[in-house]
Amino acid sequence: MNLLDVKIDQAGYESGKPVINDIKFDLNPGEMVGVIGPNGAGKSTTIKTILGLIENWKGRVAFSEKSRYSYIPERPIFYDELTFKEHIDFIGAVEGIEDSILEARAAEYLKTFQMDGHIHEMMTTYSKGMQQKALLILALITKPEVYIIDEPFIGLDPDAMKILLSFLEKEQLRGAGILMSTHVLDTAERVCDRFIMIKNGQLKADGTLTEIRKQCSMPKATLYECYHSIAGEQK
Ligand SMILES: Nc1ncnc2c1ncn2[C@@H]1O[C@H](COP(=O)(O)OP(=O)(O)OP(=O)(O)O)[C@@H](O)[C@H]1O
Repeated sequence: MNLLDVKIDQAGYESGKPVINDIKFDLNPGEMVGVIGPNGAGKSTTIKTILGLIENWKGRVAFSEKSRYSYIPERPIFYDELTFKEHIDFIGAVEGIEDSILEARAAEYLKTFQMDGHIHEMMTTYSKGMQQKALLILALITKPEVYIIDEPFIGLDPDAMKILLSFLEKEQLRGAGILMSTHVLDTAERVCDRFIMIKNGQLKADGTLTEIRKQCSMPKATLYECYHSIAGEQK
């Protein structure tokens, strides 16, 4: 059973002016799928359509029954008037997580991400990377079946990135699926099981690195080289 089935015929910001067309893919338990493509290609629009944030669209987006998702946006969104601890408690209440479980989960993530000394501070006072870490912790705490992450690596220091990848790997082993858009292709090549390459609002290639290499006729290429071969094409 797929965690998520996506078949977007078209989607855009104004009626009759689609910016993405014919984007089809699925996400299975335990998989990490990377959404890659140049600036303005339609990655965020694809994610927003999946999340139901786009009004003008046609197609079908189906999460499996009972699957819950966490979305981590590219630009952190949070409540200006709440401390990080209050955000954690709020998420725990909304998700109905028992206090002791919430505390145990939070403690592990806070310690590992070295955020335990900052939980009583307002998130508005955090640096960009700290805000990103805080949002990731809030998502991890809920243990969803699906993670949808828009560019997780920008802003994270190398240690935080390593920590995030190891937590995501644990989540995959638990059966969670991860859909992640990123420009950090060397990391994506290392950690993603499959890729969706979007250019000019269309799916230009998809599959494992081996399958993408075949689609580019570059049998030994890196993901970066395949990306350039596809992104550089005129059409
Ligand atoms: N809020 C918006 N209103 C109108 N057009 C938009 C809006 N957001 C994006 N677009 C347009 O939709 C197209 C796809 O943009 P999108 O943000 O999906 O690209 P992206 O692949 O996520 O790019 P990036 O790598 O720069 O984040 C672009 O032409 C962009 O100008």
